[in-house]
Amino acid sequence: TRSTRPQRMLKAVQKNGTKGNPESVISAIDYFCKHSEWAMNVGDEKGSILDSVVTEVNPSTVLELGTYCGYSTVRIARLLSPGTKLITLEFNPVNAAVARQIIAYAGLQDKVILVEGSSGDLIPQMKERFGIMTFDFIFLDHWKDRYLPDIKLFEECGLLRKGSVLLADNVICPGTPEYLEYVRNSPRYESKYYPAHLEYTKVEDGLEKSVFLG
Ligand SMILES: O=c1[nH]cnc2c(O)c(F)c(-c3ccc(F)cc3)c(-c3ccc(F)cc3)c12
Ligand SMILES: [Mg+2]
Repeated sequence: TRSTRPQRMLKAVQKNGTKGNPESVISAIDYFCKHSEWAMNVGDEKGSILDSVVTEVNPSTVLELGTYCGYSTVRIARLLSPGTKLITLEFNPVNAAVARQIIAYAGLQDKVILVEGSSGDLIPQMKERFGIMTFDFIFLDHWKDRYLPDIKLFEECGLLRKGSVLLADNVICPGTPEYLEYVRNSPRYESKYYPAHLEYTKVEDGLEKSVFLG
């Protein structure tokens, strides 16, 4: 059967990237998306904002919802302190298989735990399966209709602590209006919008950073 876009992206990383060099993997994916095929990685512009928030938080416990090809996984993992691991959840097994290879090509496999399944099923299992008390940093980049139910799940499961930072992609395009309304109007969050553009385009998009106040 015909290859998928993530599988073609992996080939481009193996051809144009340097094994063990995360920056070269990030650049190879951005080049592929700009010159070969658009793909829904967070991209370089929003990726730089992601980098700055991760660096500012310097998290010990990290969760990513939506691995896709592992682009943002590599961006985050390359910035983590030694010994810190990030957990990333991916629903699509074909994409998960590509992401594992891209993360390994970057040399970051020891900093990443990739779990296949749906966020709704896996979030309640975080404490028992991975010994997590609370998350310092969460990146939401899976499916717009899951942002609100999943943030409520984090609250119900006691996975947030005073100061936990949630960063959400695509809050303008395709848009997550119910999630935005919730985090911007809830007294339990301090929210801030970072304007940017849809990856590799001139279309308006942005990231919403929300700090849990306890
Ligand atoms: O679903 C997503 N998850 C995570 N990040 C995404 C992302 O960063 C995107 F840019 C898009 C996007 C936006 C505009 C567009 F035209 C195509 C795709 C999507 C997305 C939105 C609707 C779909 F039907 C399929 C994919 C996602
Ligand atoms: Mg996205």
